[in-house]
Amino acid sequence: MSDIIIALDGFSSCGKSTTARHVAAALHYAFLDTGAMYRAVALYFHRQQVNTADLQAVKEALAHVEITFEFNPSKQASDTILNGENVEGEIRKMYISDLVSQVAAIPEVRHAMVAQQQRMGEKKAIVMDGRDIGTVVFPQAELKIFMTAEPHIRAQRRKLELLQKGEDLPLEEIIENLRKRDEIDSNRSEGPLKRAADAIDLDTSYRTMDEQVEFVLDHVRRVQGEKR
Ligand SMILES: Nc1ncnc2c1ncn2[C@@H]1O[C@H](COP(=O)(O)OP(=O)(O)OP(=O)(O)O)[C@@H](O)[C@H]1O
Ligand SMILES: Nc1ccn([C@@H]2O[C@H](COP(=O)(O)O)[C@@H](O)[C@H]2O)c(=O)n1
Repeated sequence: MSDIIIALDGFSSCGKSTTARHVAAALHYAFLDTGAMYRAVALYFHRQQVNTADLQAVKEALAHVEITFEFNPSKQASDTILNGENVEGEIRKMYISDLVSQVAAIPEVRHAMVAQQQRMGEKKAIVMDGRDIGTVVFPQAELKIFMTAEPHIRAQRRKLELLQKGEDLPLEEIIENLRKRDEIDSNRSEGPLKRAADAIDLDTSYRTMDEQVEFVLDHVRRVQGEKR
């Protein structure tokens, strides 16, 4: 079977990362959660109090950001490492979710992250999830899926996830965070969240995780069959 690039894009909290992780495991492919990279940059900028309106300060800060991933056997998933520190727990907290889209809208930040993502995917055999994978990072990806889910379902799922991690937040706050991020992500000038014209739609609202993983795997088999 030939190796391909699988791009999963879509709105916040519709199941991209979890689906991508399972698809990658089933295919023995690499998995890259590009949102984790923007979250790590947002954490660094927050800690260093980088003035995001100052282009020079942004460039200097980016030069000090090194993002890597480390497999965590207990979770069977990779943790995000920022300059040698495991920040996986920290970047998932709500205060980072509240900051990340403003940071991710800065063109210099996007250029740096996209270049790293393209390097990580150059050998193919990778599942990458984000907002601009099928449009900017890998417009030549063999399979592009655009994921959606109804807003209240996305918010309920995220609430449950945060609760399991010890953050008990009002549903309204989560709904507002998802709405705001989607709005900023969809309207930025560089690499906006957009469905690629050749993407396949996947609404996860009333699907189980297994069903959405199988949906993607069915399309992988189809694409690989067509390449033979
Ligand atoms: N079909 C489903 N049924 C129930 N829960 C789901 C389903 N799909 C995803 N989830 C859960 O919804 C939450 C959000 O999923 P996930 O983090 O994969 O979304 P995402 O699109 O990557 O979000 P973000 O863009 O904010 O990182 C997770 O807790 C995940 O386990
Ligand atoms: N390709 C991407 C991926 C993410 N972002 C930005 O990061 C935020 C967090 O991403 P999650 O997937 O962890 O929710 C997201 O809201 C975007 O602002 C991006 O711009 N491009």
